[in-house]
Amino acid sequence: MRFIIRDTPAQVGEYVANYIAKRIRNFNPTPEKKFVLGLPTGSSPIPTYKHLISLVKKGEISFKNVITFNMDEYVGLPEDHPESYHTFMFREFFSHVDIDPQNVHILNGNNPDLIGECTAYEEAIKAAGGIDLFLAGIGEDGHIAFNEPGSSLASRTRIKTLAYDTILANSRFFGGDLEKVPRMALTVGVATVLDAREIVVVVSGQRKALALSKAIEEGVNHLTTLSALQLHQHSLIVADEDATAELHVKTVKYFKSIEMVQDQVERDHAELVKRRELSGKQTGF
Ligand SMILES: N[C@@H]1[C@@H](O)[C@H](O)[C@@H](COP(=O)(O)O)O[C@@H]1O
Repeated sequence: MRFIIRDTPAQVGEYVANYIAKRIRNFNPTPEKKFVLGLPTGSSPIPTYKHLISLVKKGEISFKNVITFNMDEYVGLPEDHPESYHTFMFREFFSHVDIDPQNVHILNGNNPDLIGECTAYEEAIKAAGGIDLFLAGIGEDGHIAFNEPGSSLASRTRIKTLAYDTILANSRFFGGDLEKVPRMALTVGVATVLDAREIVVVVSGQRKALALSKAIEEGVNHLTTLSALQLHQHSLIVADEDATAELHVKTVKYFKSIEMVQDQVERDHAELVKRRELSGKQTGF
């Protein structure tokens, strides 16, 4: 697991957006071979979306050949409700980039056959060739998508009852009225996320600090489903300083030192490539 720390949520967003942009560019997606991106909602990924939008506007990346799958959606909330994840995604991201709406997938929490909806979602991910990069946020209780504490780490897309803590946390989007927060959601499972070829998680704010420390410093545990990331070969967490409040100083220093060494290695490599190119030019090769 890689862990990167930035001072502010805006810097986290910039780092993650540049990271995703680089992945999409290197993949070089075409209409025949599209890049498959998993996406979250919530306040944490908004700075990432903002920066991605600015990269698209500057012409630095395009979402024309990108397929997306969102992590979750409330059950029973009308699709055009201001707090539905459909509305959120189009308001915060999709309407501002060049993605083909046909390539957007979001679970339908109003399908009369919710189980069928979940099975079809897993099938659609498979048919798209699997997810290349799953971007995620986390809940205060350490959940990933809506995989609340106690979710099976082998879970797949399904109906989930929300934990009281999550209803409480998300009531801020419903005018603070607990009664208005849906009690159920459709969510990709922990195993659905782990199947992605790469996972990137954005974490910001002190209210996520305890969950982050449990996920990074303790063992894999179904009570903090984010900790399942420890089982993935290619995962990255990017957090702001506030979110590191509960981590050991030693942990923070350790991961900062890794980033420092990595930067040094990359600089040395770039220098070497430049010198080789130069000497190739001088010798005519
Ligand atoms: N299902 C979503 C999660 O996918 C998201 O990570 C979490 C955190 O939201 P925020 O970033 O607003 O704290 O909210 C909801 O519970």
